[in-house]
Amino acid sequence: MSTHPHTQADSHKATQEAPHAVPVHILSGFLGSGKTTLLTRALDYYKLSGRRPAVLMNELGEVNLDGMLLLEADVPMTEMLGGCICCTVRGDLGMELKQLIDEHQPDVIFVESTGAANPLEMLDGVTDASLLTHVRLASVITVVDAAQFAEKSVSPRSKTFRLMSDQIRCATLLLLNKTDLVPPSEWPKLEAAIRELNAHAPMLPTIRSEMDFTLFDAMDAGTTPQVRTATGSCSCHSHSHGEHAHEHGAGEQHDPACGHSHQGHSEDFHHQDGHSHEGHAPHESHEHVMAYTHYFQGPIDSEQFEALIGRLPDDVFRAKGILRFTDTVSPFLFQYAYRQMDFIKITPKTLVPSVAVFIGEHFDKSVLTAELAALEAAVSPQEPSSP
Ligand SMILES: Nc1nc2c(ncn2[C@@H]2O[C@H](COP(=O)(O)OP(=O)(O)OP(=O)(O)O)[C@@H](O)[C@H]2O)c(=O)[nH]1
Repeated sequence: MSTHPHTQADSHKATQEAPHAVPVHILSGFLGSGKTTLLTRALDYYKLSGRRPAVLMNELGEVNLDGMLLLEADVPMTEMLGGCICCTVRGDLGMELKQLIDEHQPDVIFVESTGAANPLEMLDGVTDASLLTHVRLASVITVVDAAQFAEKSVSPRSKTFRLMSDQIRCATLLLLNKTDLVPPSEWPKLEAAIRELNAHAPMLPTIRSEMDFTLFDAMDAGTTPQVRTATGSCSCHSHSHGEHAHEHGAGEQHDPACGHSHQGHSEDFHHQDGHSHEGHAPHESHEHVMAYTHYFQGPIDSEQFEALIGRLPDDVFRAKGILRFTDTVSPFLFQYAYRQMDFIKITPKTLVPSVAVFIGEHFDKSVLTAELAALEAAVSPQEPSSP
């Protein structure tokens, strides 16, 4: 994998940019694809080199579970909860970014959207923010869950696949994540399907969002590095000429289907809204996604909880939470994404609630609420709870 030196045009562009524009990376990708995993690694990379990253997190649920844990990483963070950044809370994005910059003077900002967000609207949000303060869109990184994408691409008309497609189209860098869950023989087919949606953005096959983080330095400097894909082909397909140097600013790489005007796009990120919204109905893409947040009154039985999760219907894609069990001492971070369940023991430094968020498509909240209530009721009051 190699990065290319700046072209003349890029150096010229760089000199014209506002000197203190803070690079903003938008992390996009469907629910549970690996955005927070990427964010955690990226924050470590910046912190190790003595730079100050900041985070703006958006969650569909009423509680920011990822944020609670990130806070412990000592990174300035602001959160927008209870709605999707790309519609209900979009108007606040500019103010939130401005506040982050005024209060913390970060060197870089990561905006992690909900997995249901349409990146186009976030691009607009960052552009609006550039009117309030000096921010510069450095990248839109879309994390694709390889296994989920393979499964969903079978029904290309489904709302979920359309949303995934929008997220892929808008990317300036693509991570084909969770490749450990898909046999390498299937990667080229997946890559080809993704290329149909976005022919230009470099694509990296990853496991747990592990990548060459020096690529962020190039993106912060306003260039997009050339990278090689797992199959060895040049990732910028429209210019697949082996070692031929070709670079694009973040804006230039957007697919026309992303709904943006391409002319002078990287400038648009700094100074004006050059987006074209014709024929675009962003909210349609994810209005089918809903979230239910459940606060537990006390510890629950771990085996019964696992069994409940095992019974979740297919239309609940994603769940996460902080749970306390009757048979364990420490609380656990619970993750569920596409039928994969994970429990990680945690030692929170601050008081955290016992809570779980369930995200999916038109699922029956009442059935889930009743099941969770039954789980809580099953724990007799006499049973000793964990300290
Ligand atoms: N097997 C496997 N699991 C992964 C990989 N990357 C992330 N995960 C797991 O997938 C789950 C979801 O990862 P997150 O990073 O929280 O995903 P996210 O995109 O931030 O999720 P939302 O914010 O809910 O949209 C976690 O349990 C991760 O440990 C991977 O490459 N392979």
